[in-house]
Amino acid sequence: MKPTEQQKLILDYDGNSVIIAAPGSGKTFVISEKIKCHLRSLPEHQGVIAISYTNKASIELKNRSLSNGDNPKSSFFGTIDKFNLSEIIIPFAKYLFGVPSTDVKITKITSLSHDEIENFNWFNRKLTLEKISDSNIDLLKSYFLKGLIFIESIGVLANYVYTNSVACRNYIRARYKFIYIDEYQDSGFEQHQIFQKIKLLNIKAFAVGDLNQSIYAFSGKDAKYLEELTKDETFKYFKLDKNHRCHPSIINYSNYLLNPKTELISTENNLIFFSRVKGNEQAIAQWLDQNIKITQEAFKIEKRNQIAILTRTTRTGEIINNELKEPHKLSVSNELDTNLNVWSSIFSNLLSFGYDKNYKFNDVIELFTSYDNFSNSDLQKLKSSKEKIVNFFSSNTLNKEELIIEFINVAKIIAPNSKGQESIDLLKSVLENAIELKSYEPANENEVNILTLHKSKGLEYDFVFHLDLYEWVFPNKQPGNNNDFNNPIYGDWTQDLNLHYVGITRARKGCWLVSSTQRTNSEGISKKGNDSEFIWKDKIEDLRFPIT
Ligand SMILES: Nc1ncnc2c1ncn2[C@@H]1O[C@H](COP(=O)(O)OP(=O)(O)OP(=O)(O)O)[C@@H](O)[C@H]1O
Repeated sequence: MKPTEQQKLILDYDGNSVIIAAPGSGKTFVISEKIKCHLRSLPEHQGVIAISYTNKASIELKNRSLSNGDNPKSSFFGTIDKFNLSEIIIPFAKYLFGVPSTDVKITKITSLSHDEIENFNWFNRKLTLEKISDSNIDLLKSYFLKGLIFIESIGVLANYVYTNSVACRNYIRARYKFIYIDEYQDSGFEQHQIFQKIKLLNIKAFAVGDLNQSIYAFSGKDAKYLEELTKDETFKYFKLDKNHRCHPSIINYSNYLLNPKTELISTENNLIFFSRVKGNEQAIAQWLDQNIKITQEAFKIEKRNQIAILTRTTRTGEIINNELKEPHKLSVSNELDTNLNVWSSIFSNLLSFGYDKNYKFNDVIELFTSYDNFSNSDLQKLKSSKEKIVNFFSSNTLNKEELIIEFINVAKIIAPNSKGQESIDLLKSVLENAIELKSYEPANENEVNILTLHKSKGLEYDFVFHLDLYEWVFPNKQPGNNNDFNNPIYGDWTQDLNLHYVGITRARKGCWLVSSTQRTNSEGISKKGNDSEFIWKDKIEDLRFPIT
């Protein structure tokens, strides 16, 4: 692929950069090209820090950055939580706090007893270090010494350790020369702080994101940090605004949604459709059964897994999954994937390796440690485990007991000090849940994907069916004071609009927006379904294909 002029400017610039990238503008392409270039300039003992939003996105970025057979050298590819834990807290907190009495476990503040939770009333995710008292730090320290780190406090703890440990900063300075953070619009306060502090070590810093794709405000993330960087004179500000993915009418529609004054590109066809299906979600499934085939032919879509059905709620995904006759695959998240204990992460990656041919065993291992760290006997054991795991997944019935034993064997070699019963229990629970388990398999070529809008971030499909476009649901709103339906209160209009934008811009060739005359609410009660405000916003219907 030849870089465009805009992409070339970024590739040629060598200083701190902030890159605001529209959907489909090739940001993953640009970051991976830059990383390739940096890796070639570094000696073996140095590397880049490349932080992505999910493990899956990290593996994708790593694979693309090493696609020419490049050596990762001493680089870090992973999520911010993993970076904070493995590069800052675990190796250096013990020098400030003392050595934990037992193996460290990652848990939630909310899992503590009611009385203990009371001690965390001071805690919120936007606390600056300066505002945290010594006694609050002592509280975190006391739990650390008992072997507990709280997910909610990983950012603040990492910030504290980084700021107070000279050894930690020296280590980061000696090992890393570049830091990349992708999806910066979904950064939290602590991530923003650490990024800026690392930059002060003369490590070149690159922040990449899209202000309009910020969709995680509900968990304390905020696009304002990315916006701040665009005004920071120590960063050069680049824009990637040419969308290489979507049909011009999809670009027009999505841009108009955010800004009705947007300049429209000329196009012969509007390939955004809207239908209000008569009936409820069951009727939508029947409607999809009729329209998937027609769409596939009309849009010359070679494989059905290039079609996605995106939902706002997991519940709608499950209903469609139960009702749809066309071959399909529902992807859902599970607790094993989101749990931060090292063994959970190992198990989750081993499941991906077992089901998905794109995952290599080495990738799973190297996410946690380098191969050079293993003795010959451990390498032999890993090799034998790999063969056994491959056999488990190629046999007709999955031998779950044997699989658990083998996964534990691998975890014991990779991370002997992180043993966690919680991870083993979560693995067992996934193995008992057919839908969660199937989520590890990529959709085969014949299966339409069903997933939530949140999960679709960073992905692309030929065609998208976008469901759940109901008033009250999306954008979310609640009746005002005293159950006043005439003065409703929106949950977060902008975040919901961004999520709608993310959904539409996953589509290359066309997108069908769908509502229905009935909908089922969270209590399973059937309600009248009115169209979402987004469907008629600023006369946007003029940019749709004219059907009734
Ligand atoms: N210079 C280019 N020439 C042709 N196609 C390109 C170019 N750059 C990117 N593309 C294509 O555009 C699509 C989007 O690229 P990429 O996945 O890197 O985008 P992105 O900016 O990460 O997207 P998003 O933020 O929406 O997830 C891909 O199919 C990619 O191959």
